[in-house]
Amino acid sequence: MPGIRPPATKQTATLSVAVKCRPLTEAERRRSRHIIQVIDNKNVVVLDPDLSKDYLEIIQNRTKERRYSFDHVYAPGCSNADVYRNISSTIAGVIQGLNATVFAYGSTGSGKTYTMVGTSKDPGLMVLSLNTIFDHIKKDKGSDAFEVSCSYLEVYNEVIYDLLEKSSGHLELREDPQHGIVVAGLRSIKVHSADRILELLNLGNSRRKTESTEANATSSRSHAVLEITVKRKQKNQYGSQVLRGKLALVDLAGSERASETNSGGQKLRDGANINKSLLALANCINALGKQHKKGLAYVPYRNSKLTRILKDGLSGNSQTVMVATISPADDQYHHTINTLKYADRAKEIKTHVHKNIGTVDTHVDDYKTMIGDLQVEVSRLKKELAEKELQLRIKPSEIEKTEDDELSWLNILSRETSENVQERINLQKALFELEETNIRNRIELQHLDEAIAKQHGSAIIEALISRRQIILDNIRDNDEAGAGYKKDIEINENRRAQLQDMIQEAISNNGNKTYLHILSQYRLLGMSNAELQIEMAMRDQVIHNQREALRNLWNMLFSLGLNQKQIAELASKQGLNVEGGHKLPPGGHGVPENGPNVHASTACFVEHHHSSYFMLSTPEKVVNNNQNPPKTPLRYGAMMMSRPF
Ligand SMILES: Nc1ncnc2c1ncn2[C@@H]1O[C@H](COP(=O)(O)OP(=O)(O)OP(=O)(O)O)[C@@H](O)[C@H]1O
Repeated sequence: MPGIRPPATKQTATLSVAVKCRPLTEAERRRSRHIIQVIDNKNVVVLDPDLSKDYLEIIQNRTKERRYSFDHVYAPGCSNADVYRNISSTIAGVIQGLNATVFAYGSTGSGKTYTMVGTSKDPGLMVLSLNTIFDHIKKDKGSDAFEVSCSYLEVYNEVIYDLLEKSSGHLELREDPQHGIVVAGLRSIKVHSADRILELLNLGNSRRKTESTEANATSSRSHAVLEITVKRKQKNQYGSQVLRGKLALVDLAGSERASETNSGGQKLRDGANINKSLLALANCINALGKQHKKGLAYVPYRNSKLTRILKDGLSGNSQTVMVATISPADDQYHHTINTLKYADRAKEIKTHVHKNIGTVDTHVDDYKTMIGDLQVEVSRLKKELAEKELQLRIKPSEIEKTEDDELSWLNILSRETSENVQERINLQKALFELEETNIRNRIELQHLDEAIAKQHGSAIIEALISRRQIILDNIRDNDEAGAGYKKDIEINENRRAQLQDMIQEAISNNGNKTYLHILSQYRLLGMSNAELQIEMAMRDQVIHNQREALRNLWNMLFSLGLNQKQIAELASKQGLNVEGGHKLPPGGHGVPENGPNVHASTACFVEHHHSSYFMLSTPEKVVNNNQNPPKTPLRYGAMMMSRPF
C-alpha cells in the first residue's frame, strides 16, 4: 500500500503570555497607590483598590483582589532586556524559516510602546529582536545566502498606511492563497544591518499618529506592525531551497473609554476606531480561547483590519508571544483586570508552527515578482489619481487653462490602469496553472517517496482526520470571505452605476470640474472592482482545491476499509468529531458524492492556512511506479502537502 506522509514538521504551539508591570510615573506617585504584587516570575496579584473594606467583607470573599498565573511575570524593576531574554529563542527561529509574532496588549499608558520600541537606555523588543537576527546571520559560517527585508505599517482609523513612505496612500489587504493576508503595495526594503532597520523604525515612528490624552502624554493613536522577513537560500543534495521566516512586531494603540478623555471630535472618533480594532482583537482572543476548550467557535477576524493582519499570529503558522502591559496604579484597577482577563484567555490559544520551505522555482518566483510589481504600480497610479483629484479641488481657477490636458492625462492614466489590472488577472491565472502543474509534479515525487517508505497505519488515520478538519475550517472560512467579497462587489457596482448617472448629468451640464472629479472617482472604482474580482477568482480557486482535497480524504478513509463507526471511533480518540450529513454506501465503503457536509459546524477548527492542502494521485500511477503494488487496490495513492513559498 502506498504511504502517506503527514505534515511532519508542523508543531502545535501555545501562545506564550507574559505580563509586564511598569513603575508608577512621577504624577501617579503623588496621587495613586501601587496595587500590583508580583509574587514570583509566574504569579501576580492585583490588590483590591478599595482600602475601606473591613475584615468580615474580606473573609466573606467580597474582596476584589485577583491572582493570575502566566508564562512570565515581570515586576516594575524589570527591563525590556529581561523580557527579551525569554523570547530570544523564538526570534532566532525566524532565521530557520519559522514565523514569529510579538505583540504588546494593554490599556492606554500601560507601557506598550515602551516595551516594543523602548528608549536608548532600555531598548525595546523591536530593537533587541533586530540585533538577534543580524547577530545570528553574522555568526552563520555556512554557505547559505541571507536576504533581510523590512516593512512598517500603521492602521489608523481602519485605514492602512505605509510608515516607510513619506506620504503614504491608503493600502488594501489582500488574501493570497500562498501567503495568507498581504498588504498590497506595502514597501518592503532590503536591509543589511540592524542599524538600517532602526533608522527606518525611527523614521516610521516619527510618522506615527500620536496624541496627548488624559492617560498618556504621547498616546499612540494607531496600531503599528513592523515586519522583518528573512529569506535564506540553501543548497542541499536535492537542489536549492529557500527558507522564509517572518517576524511581526506589533505595538497596539491605546484604548480608553470615551468618558475618560476630555476629548471630542477627531480624538473621540480615533478612540472609537481604536476600540473597534481592539474589541475585534479581544473577541478573536475569546473565540480562540473557547475553541481550544469546546472544539468549536467562529473567529471573527474579518471585523477589523488589525485582526486580519494578525490572523496568522493568532492561529496560523506562527510562534506567538503576547506581552500584556499593566500599570500598577489603583485608579487603573479595571483596565488592569480587563487586560489580565484577556491575557488569561490567550493562554489557551494554539498556533501551528512549520518551516516555510520553498524550492527555488524560478517561474513561480518570476510570476510572483511581476504580480508584486504590478500591485505596487497599481497603488502608485491610484495615488497619482488621488493627488490629481486633490489638485483639482485645491486649484479650481487653473482648471479652465488645463482642462484639456487634465482630460487627456486622466484618460491615458486610466487606460494604463485598466490594462495593468487586466494584465494582472492574466498573470494570476498563469500563476494558478503553473502552481497546479507543480502540485502534480510534487505528487509524483511524493508517491515515489512513499512507495519506498514503510507504512504506519494509525498515524496515517490520525493525520487524515485532523487534516480533514483543518480543510473543513478553511472551506467554511473561505465561503464566508467569498460572501463578504460578493457583497463588496455589489456595493461597488451600485456605486459605479450611481457615478455613471452622475457623469451623464455632469456632461449634460457641461461642468468640467465636476466631470473630471467624477471621472477620476469612476476610474478608481472600476479599478477596485477589478481587484475585487481577482480576489474572488483566487478565493474560488482555493475553495475548489480544498473541496477536491476533502473529497480525496474521504476516498482514502473509505478505501482503507474503515466504516463510518470505525472512523468516528478513531476520531473521538483524538477528541475530534466526524461531521455527518452524508449517506455512506452499504458497508460504509465508497465515496460520498460530495464529501461530507462541508458547511456543518461541529468540528474543532484551529488552523487557517489557505495554501496547505492534501492532494492524492491516481492509483494507476502508483502501480506503475511501484514494483510492489498494494494488496488492497486503492482508488487513490500518494498524498502530499503543498508548501508555501
Ligand atoms: N518599564 C517602564 N519603565 C519606565 N517608564 C515606563 C515603563 N513603561 C512605561 N513607562 C512610561 O509610561 C508612560 C506610558 O508608556 P507608553 O507610552 O509606552 O504606554 P502605551 O501603552 O504605549 O500607551 P498608548 O496606548 O496610549 O500609546 C510613558 O511615559 C513611558 O515612558
